[in-house]
Amino acid sequence: MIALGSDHAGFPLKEEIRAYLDSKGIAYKDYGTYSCDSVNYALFGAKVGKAVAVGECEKGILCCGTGIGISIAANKVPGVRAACCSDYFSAKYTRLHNDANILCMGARVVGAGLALELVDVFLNTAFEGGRHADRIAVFEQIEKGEL
Ligand SMILES: O=C(CO)[C@H](O)[C@H](O)[C@H](O)COP(=O)(O)O
Repeated sequence: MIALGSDHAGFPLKEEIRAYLDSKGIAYKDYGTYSCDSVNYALFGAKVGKAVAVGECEKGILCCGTGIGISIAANKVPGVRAACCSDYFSAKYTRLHNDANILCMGARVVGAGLALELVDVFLNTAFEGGRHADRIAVFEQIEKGEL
C-alpha cells in the first residue's frame, strides 16, 4: 500500500500519480489534499509520514510546489526517510543507498512524464543493504537523541 499526499500546489501532480497507480493496479491510500484550495503542506507531510512510520503503508509519495517543504515535514516523523527528487539517478539511489521510504517531488519543478518515471524507479528498486544499512542505523541514533 502506497500513501499519497500533497498540498494544493502538488494536487494536480498527485492526481496524475493516482491515475498512474490505478493503471498499474498498485494499491494506494490518498491522504489528501483533494483540491487546489490553499492548504499547509506540513499537515500532509505529517499524515503520510505517520502512515509510513507505523507501517500502515509501505512507502509514500508526496508532492508540493518544490517537494521540499513537504519533505521537511515528513522527515520530522521518526522512522521516515523522505527524499526530494527531480532526477532519475537520485530517485534510484535514494532507494539503493538510503532505503528512502517516501518520494517527494515538486509539481512546479518536474513535469508529469518525468515524475511518473521517478515513481516507477522508486517503487521498483530494492535497498542494497550492506554498508548502507550501517549508515542508516545512525539515523535512528539521531532520532533517539544519542548523537
Ligand atoms: O513548501 C513549499 C516550498 O518548499 C511548497 O512548494 C509549497 O507548495 C509552496 O510554498 C506553496 O506556495 P503557494 O504560493 O502558497 O502556492
